[in-house]
Amino acid sequence: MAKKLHYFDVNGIGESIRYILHYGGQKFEDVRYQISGWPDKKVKDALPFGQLPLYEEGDRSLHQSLAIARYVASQSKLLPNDLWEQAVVDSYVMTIYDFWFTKVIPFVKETDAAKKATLKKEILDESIHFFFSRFDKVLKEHNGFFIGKLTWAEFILVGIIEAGNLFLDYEIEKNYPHVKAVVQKVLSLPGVKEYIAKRKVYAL
Ligand SMILES: N[C@@H](CCC(=O)N[C@@H](CS)C(=O)NCC(=O)O)C(=O)O
Repeated sequence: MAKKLHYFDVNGIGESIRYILHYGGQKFEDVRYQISGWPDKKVKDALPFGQLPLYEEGDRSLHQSLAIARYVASQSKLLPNDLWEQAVVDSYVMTIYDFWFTKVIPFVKETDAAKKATLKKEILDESIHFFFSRFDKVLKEHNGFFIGKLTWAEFILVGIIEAGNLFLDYEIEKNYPHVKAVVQKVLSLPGVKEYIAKRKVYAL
């Protein structure tokens, strides 16, 4: 069945989905939209909730990045079989998104320069440490992975770190050795590594 991932031509919350698809060797059409000039009213109005990413498989479509990532992860064998383990992985993924949507995105969206600087300072001085010291501890205690083996949670972590670093002009993982190791691990996985070697460096 034909697979298509629709997202902007940036890393954002779409790149980890691309990584998961490439890791699993899944053939898909990587449909990209330019941010400059967005909203393209015709495209936006056709989206179920006006936002990207959107995933299509045959004549079915799915929105919400985590629902998409989890689904394609199951096809890339990155979803544990055990239901408890699935829930634990979900809990880490949702926590990674808490960092993204409650800390990074308000900073990205802020248009007042002084307020934006304050938000950035809070992220660099407090939020990164709050979230990433905890991620680092969990990874350390579980053999370098959230639950002791590679799952889609590591992909989501790396996607958010990369996108966050681009927005913040920072290296979120620098003080967290186990997080840093996960970044290196995921980026050098088969499928992911080859994709990265070919992709362009995004400005965002
Ligand atoms: N909760 C949604 C959020 C989707 C979202 O925020 N999409 C952004 C790009 S990262 C978007 O489509 N922005 C353009 C718009 O809202 O018009 C998800 O995880 O998929």
